[in-house]
This record gives sequence, structure tokens and C-alpha cells, in this order.
Amino acid sequence: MNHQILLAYLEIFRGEIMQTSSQIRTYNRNECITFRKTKEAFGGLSNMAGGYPLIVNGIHILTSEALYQACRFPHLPDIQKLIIAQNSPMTAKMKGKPYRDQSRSDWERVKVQIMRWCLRVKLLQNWDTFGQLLLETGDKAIVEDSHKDDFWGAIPTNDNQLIGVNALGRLLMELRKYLKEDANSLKSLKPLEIPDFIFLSKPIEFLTLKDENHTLSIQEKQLIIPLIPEITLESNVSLDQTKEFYREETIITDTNIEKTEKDDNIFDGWVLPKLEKILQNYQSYDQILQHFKTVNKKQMQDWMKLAVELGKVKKIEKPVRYIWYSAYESESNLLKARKISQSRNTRKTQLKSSQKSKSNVTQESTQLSLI
Ligand SMILES: Nc1nc(O)c(N)c(N[C@@H]2O[C@H](COP(=O)(O)O)[C@@H](O)[C@H]2O)n1
Repeated sequence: MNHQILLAYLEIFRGEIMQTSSQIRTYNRNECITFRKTKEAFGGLSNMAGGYPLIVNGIHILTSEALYQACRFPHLPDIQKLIIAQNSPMTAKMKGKPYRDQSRSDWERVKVQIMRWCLRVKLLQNWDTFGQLLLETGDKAIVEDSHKDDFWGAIPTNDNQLIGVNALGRLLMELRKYLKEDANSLKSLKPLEIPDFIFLSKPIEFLTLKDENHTLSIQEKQLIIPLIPEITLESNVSLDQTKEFYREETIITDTNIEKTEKDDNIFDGWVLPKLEKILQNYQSYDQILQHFKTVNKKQMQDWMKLAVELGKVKKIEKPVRYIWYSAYESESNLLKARKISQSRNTRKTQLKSSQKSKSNVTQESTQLSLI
């Protein structure tokens, strides 16, 4: 056997080590944090979750899933572009699928390291939100609950257990441990020391926290957040997407992808701009419907849900009403500013009166000690 082939086998073998029986874990569902759908309480832990935008080599990327998938193809920048251009993380994954046999040759060996790095980018660039979510898991085991994937996740059994390598859950637990014990070490991120760690034809850069608030600025978020349809296993995901979710060998036709893109375009090009206009102040669902006369109720509900999930629109309860997110933010900033100035005034008054009473106390105690 020639040397190169031997090395290739060795690489695959090393990558497969994580899948050997010693890596398989059994979890009791009642004792862990599990996530499957991105809209569940801990759905943000999924790479498919929107709302955790990234920037690598100055390029905006909507999800850690898209970044991870793009990393398969350092030598094919056009495929990387195609992957990160997708609005939905699922479509991003699907777009790369036809080219999988051209993944970097050491992919199986390096994919866990790459996933670890992607998760660190997600934390670094979404420090408060993702960090908080990680910490909210406490000391519990984190498990990606999956029907079929017992490498990245674990598969439920009948007796309330989940069995699998749970590589993603374990990487998340590892990250949580560092976050608790040595958060500073996570505030910058070196590129991986693997060959061809390249994104869009440039070596991947050293990354650091973005700003004082540790997150992307609001303006950046608005630029980045466009469309990330919620990935669930429910009716709004097509059968083909669901099959892909469960890793069945489905042939994904261009028509499926085109349909998703068409739907995205209507939402992106028509619904969102209209909502932005209408929702500069709070509106009830019925009021919104009046602006979309040709649209049926169910469709409108789905769009509103999506707009909320994407962080474009804010939904307020009791009574239910909606407002465009940036209008909501500027309003709540105003409120915050008002509150701050109110509390400053109150503090000033308190300070004055406490200084007064302090001087009284001092006087009193002086007087007392004089007795
Ligand atoms: N197909 C699919 N759908 C989802 O909703 C998922 N959460 C996953 N799992 C994620 O897929 C990524 C791994 O992809 P490869 O199979 O290694 O290409 C990883 O992010 C898993 O968490 N898959």
C-alpha cells in the first residue's frame, strides 16, 4: 500500500476513534439538558439556531452550521460562498451536500476540532447571549437529541435514555467548563493549526471580542440577521429537509431548493419591508392583517412567527401586539435612558439626604462620645 493511502486511512481511523464504543455515552433524559428544535428553551445550543451571527475574515455568516459546513471546502471558495449565502442553515448544509466527496481530505480527522473552533467563534461573537445560555445549563449534561445522528448527538431509547457519542453536546460542556473556570482564555481565538484553514481564499484570522459589550453592535446585527427560517421538525419544514435532518440519503433536487429560495424571496423582498413600515408602532395581529389583504390568516401567522424568530419583529403579550424590532429597541433605549436619569435623580436625592443624616449621625455620635 502506498504511503499516501496509508496516511489517508490513518486519518480516517483517527477521526473514527470518537465513534468507537468507548466514546458512546448513555444519558438519562431527566437529568440532562437536551435540545432538538431550535425554538425550544435550549435550542440556541444547536448550530442550526439563528440569532448568533458570526464574522470570519470580515465576512458575515448567519449560523455556526454554515461556518462549519463551509470549513469542509477550504480549497473551493465558490462552494464556501454558496453555503454561507443561504438564508437557512439547513439549506446551507444541503447546498454543500453534492460536493461532500470533495471535502478536505482530512475532514473526518479534523471535523471535531473544527466544530470546537466554530463553537468558540459562536461564543466569542455572541458572548452575552450564547454565554448566558451555556451557563443556564448549570452542571447538567448537554445532549443533542437526535433521531438518527448518534455521533454529533444521542438517540432516544424507549426508557427515557439517550445513547450516542454526543460529540456536539460534549464540546458544549467543554466550552461551558472553560467559560466557568477561565473565561478570559475564551476572549480571543487563534486559528486552528491544521493545514489549509482557509475561508474564502484567505487564511482564517485571529479573532477577538468585538466591543465592550462583547457582542456585535446593533447595526452589525441588523446587517447580519436577515433570514434564518426556524428549523423544526414540524410542518413548516419540507419532507426533504426533514429527511436531511435525519441524515437519510435523500437526493435533494434543485426544485426543492429553488422553492425554499422563492419563499425566502417573497418574505425577504415583500413581507419584511411592508412589516417594517407598518410596525413603527405597536399593532395587533388583526391590524397587521388588514395591510396584507390578499394573504390568508395561516400564512400571515407563519410569517409573523418567522419575523419574530429572526429578531426582526418584537412580540409583546397581554394583549398580543407587534412592533418592528429597531423601533422597539429605540423605544426601550429611550425608556432605559429615562429610567437611568430618574434613578440618577433619585440617587442624588438619596445621597443628599444620607449625607445629611450621616452628618447628623456623626454629630450625634460625637455628641454621644462626649457624654
Ligand atoms: N441534518 C441535520 N439537521 C439538524 O437540524 C441538525 N441539528 C443536524 N445536526 C448537525 O449537523 C452538523 C453536522 O453535520 P455533518 O453531518 O457533520 O456534515 C452538526 O452541526 C450537527 O449538530 N443535522
